[in-house]
Order: sequence, then structure tokens, then C-alpha cells
Amino acid sequence: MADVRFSKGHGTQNDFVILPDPDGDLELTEHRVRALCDRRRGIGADGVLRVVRSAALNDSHPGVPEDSWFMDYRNSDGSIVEMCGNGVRVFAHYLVESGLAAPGEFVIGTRSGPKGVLVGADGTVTVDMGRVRIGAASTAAVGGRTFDGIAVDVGNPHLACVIGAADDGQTEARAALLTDLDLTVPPAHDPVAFPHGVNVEFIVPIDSDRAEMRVHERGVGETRSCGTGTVAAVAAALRADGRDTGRMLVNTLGGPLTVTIGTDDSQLTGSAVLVAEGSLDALWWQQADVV
Ligand SMILES: N[C@@H](CCC[C@H](N)C(=O)O)C(=O)O
Repeated sequence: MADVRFSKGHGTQNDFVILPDPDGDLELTEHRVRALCDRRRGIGADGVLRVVRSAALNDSHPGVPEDSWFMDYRNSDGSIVEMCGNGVRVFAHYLVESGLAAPGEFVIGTRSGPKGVLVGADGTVTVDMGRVRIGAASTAAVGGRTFDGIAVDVGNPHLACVIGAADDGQTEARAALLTDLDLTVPPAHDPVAFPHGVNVEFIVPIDSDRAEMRVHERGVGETRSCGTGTVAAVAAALRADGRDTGRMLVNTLGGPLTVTIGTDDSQLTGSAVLVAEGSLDALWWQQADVV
């Protein structure tokens, strides 16, 4: 068997192993995803992006054009989930850099439907993230402290906790609280409200259009950035401020992201970086399926 080609990239330090597989030939098992994402025995990443033609998929995805590229996203624990906002940005940048798509606007297929992207010459990518659906109030607990939050659906499930308000005079204290959160263990949440697990965001509004955020991702752990999570958190922060639409710049641990929430749509803008490319050893790939 030939060596398996890969690239490595990140979007605001949410990092991915990218596997080009145009005809859908790769046997990407849960074991192999775990091994690839392992930072000691593999390449190391928060997730895997398999690059496959939509026409080569066995299952159908409503609205995804047959002639588009499909982002088959996997979390680092091997789980297959609906959507990854930072992943779409990195995926789009990869398509352009490898000559598979022309710079500018095009559509990428995902399990959460087609996503329009705009790839800029400087590696900045804007993704049309679709409609954000705000659900019921809930809570998350970290280190014995309970935070009020709200369920937000961005194609995948989120529990966004807004810490305080920009005008409460407590910005420094709230920022310190955010820094001190122990996210090495998953925040406790209501399993009935989130039967398939949930990504949990903590967002501290700094002023009406800036915030800081940390996130614990389902199937990964704390990551330095989460695109869908940032969109969810901004929707929640705007709602807490009495606004249904608006634009915010969010500083994640891995860098800034800009989110615009409209009535029926939302956009995520940020950098996308390709770090390296190479090939996986054929024996490693074979053995990764059983270890
Ligand atoms: N990092 C991603 C989200 C990846 C999926 C998430 N962990 C889930 O299980 O829903 C992003 O940038 O959106």
C-alpha cells in the first residue's frame, strides 16, 4: 500500500490533520483518527479533515452540490460530528493552496449542509455559518461553580455561558475568572438537555463589540479556539445584551475571530494556516488501526 499523504494546518490554533482522499478510498477508522491526533504517537491535532469529493460519498447530504468538496470532520476521540467552523476555514484554504479550488467564493459540503466560503489572498477565510438557533436555558459547572448558560445550535450543539455584562464595572475580575477556569475536565452539564454531548463556551464581554472566550469541546477537550463555539457564544452574548443581531471580535486563546450574527444567517472570519505536508508511514497507518 502507498504511503498516505497528509497536511497539517490550524485556524486560530484549533489544529487539524488534513487527509486528501478525492475518491473516498481511505479507510479512516476511529482508531486511526485517534492515532493521527495523538500528540506523541501520531501527528497531533484536535481533529481530522478528510478531503473527499461529495460525489464519492456513499451517504447523501441534503443541499450539498455533487460537484463540491466535502469536509469529512472527525474529533480527536474518533467521533464523527456535524460541523467544525475552524475546520471549514482551514479546509477552504487547503483547497485553494493545493489548486483544488480557485480563490474567492465557493461552497464546501459538510454534514450540517453546504457552507459558502470566501477565501482572501492573505489566508483569511469567511464562512457562512447559516442560521443560529438559540434554545433553552441550562447550566454548566466547573470546579464547584455553576454558570448560567443557554443552548445554541450552530449545526452542532453548544452550551454558551455569558459571564457578566460589559458595563458591570467588573471586567478585570471576570477576565481573571475566565483565565482561572479549570477546563482540564469537561464542565458538568445536563445530559437530558444534551443527549449527544455538548461543546461548552465561557465568554466574557469586554465592551459592546469585543469579548474573550474559552471553550471545552465535545470529543476533544479544551481547545485554543472553536469556530462554531465562537458563533454560539456571540449569539448568546448579544442575546444577554438584549440584541438579536450584531458583530463582535472575540479573542480566543489562539487568536481573534470576528462573528456577525444576522436574523437568518451568521458569518465567521479568521485566519487559516497550513503548517506542513508529508506522508504517513504505510506500516504506521496499518498498525494504527489496531492499537
Ligand atoms: N473545533 C470545531 C468544532 C468541532 C466539533 C465539536 N468538537 C463537536 O463535537 O461538535 C469548530 O471550530 O467549530
